[in-house]
Amino acid sequence: MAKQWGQKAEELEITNRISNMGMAKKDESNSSDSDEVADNANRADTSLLMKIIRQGLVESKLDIEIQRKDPNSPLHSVKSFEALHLKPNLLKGVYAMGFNAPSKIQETALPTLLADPPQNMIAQSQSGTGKTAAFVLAMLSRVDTNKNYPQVLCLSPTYELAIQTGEVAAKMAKYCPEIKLKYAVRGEEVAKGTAITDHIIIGTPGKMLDWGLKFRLFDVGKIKVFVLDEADVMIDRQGHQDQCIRIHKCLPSNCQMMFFSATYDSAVMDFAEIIVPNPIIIRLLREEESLDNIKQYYVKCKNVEEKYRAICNIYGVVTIGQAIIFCHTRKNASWLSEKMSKDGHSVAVLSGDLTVEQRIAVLDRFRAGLEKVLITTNVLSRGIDVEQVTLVVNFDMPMDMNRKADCETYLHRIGRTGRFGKAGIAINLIDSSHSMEICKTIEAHFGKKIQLLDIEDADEIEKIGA
Ligand SMILES: Nc1ncnc2c1ncn2[C@@H]1O[C@H](COP(=O)(O)OP(=O)(O)OP(=O)(O)O)[C@@H](O)[C@H]1O
Repeated sequence: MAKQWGQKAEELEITNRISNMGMAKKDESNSSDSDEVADNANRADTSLLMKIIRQGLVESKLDIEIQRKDPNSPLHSVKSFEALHLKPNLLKGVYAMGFNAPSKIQETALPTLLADPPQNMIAQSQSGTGKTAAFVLAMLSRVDTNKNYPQVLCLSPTYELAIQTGEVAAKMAKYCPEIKLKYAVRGEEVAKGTAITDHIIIGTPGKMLDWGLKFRLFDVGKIKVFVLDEADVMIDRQGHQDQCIRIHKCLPSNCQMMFFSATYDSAVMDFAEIIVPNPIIIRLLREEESLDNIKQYYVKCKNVEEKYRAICNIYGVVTIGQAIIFCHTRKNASWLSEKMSKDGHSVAVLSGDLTVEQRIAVLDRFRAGLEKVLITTNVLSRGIDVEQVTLVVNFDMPMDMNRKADCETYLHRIGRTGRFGKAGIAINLIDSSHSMEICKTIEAHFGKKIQLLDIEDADEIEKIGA
């Protein structure tokens, strides 16, 4: 099995090098006119942003789907942390963090993660449902503190996410000072020739490769738990697949693999199933966004100036809680915000050129109602809830890399306005036959009418707010 995987990995590595070369070229060519490039969300950044602004656990009443590869493995769930038979000081740490009972993903995943013999797992559960706490608890439980060498590796896609995970581990291990933890991230140095004696290493793939394979500061062959956080980004071909493969190849065949992520696209899931032998796959079903409570309109505009006028007209007539306006590029977002600000509207802008801290600050102000309008791009299309938003405007229709209708992004953008039984309004500004085509495709895709709105007719506009 290991050999088979090794060969597969090598083949993939070569293919990836080639395709990455292609990618690099594409990126370079984009950089000259980056203003015109779609401003899309970076999944690792979005995840960090949500982690930081989230107040606590997202409780989910949704069902969990479990797929067992190993028919002999007993799979049960627990309703209390006691039932997991953790080391007493670890249990104390869990309670000290304010966790009274396991979350849904924890109650299902932990018995398997802690079972003997160890079981491999690929788990998917929405952001904020307690995945990090689940795998950190498993990592800490597996350490043998009588052995002074690394036994657990945990890889995250970015420096910030690795630090976040490390902080959870440090808190949970508060009463287990004998467990030693090390960060393999930029800025951390270990003198060449020194053997690392810490039990757990949490870090980013590049540094982990350097330490484990290049400088041999620890023996990858002695690792017994290998965790991939944000696994979809980690093993995506455009993510860190090459580096993860190289580390993964050196792991012993009995190493327990734990892959955790909020999403897996199907190609990534197929790949995960190749590299994780006999995994138990757990998926917490997602809460569906829906268009049921949303009135959808389109407005015909001749050009960008008319689009702008349409927004001002709607804004002048309808009493709106708060609005989010989506643009395709950063350039459009900043053009629109300057124009609206000049005309006396209080607007906020959130696009991909802001740091995570700046994005949090913008969102906090918007949540507090300090600005009524938030102009943004696809960096915000997923996952971030602002309850008071009643109007979503597509200044530019969502499209994919081939300039075709991106129905999924449309749903993510507007599917959050009409939640909890509240009514929402979505307005699509159409200024070309291409954007009209996108609008029609979206209408057909969801089977929900998008009505024409005459922006010059104040009575009609007034009706939409009613
Ligand atoms: N059993 C629990 N009881 C109470 N709070 C919990 C529990 N498990 C986790 N939490 C808290 O819930 C929040 C989300 O947990 P966690 O970060 O583990 O979720 P996640 O699924 O890993 O999210 P992400 O996908 O963003 O990484 C954190 O603030 C965490 O401290």
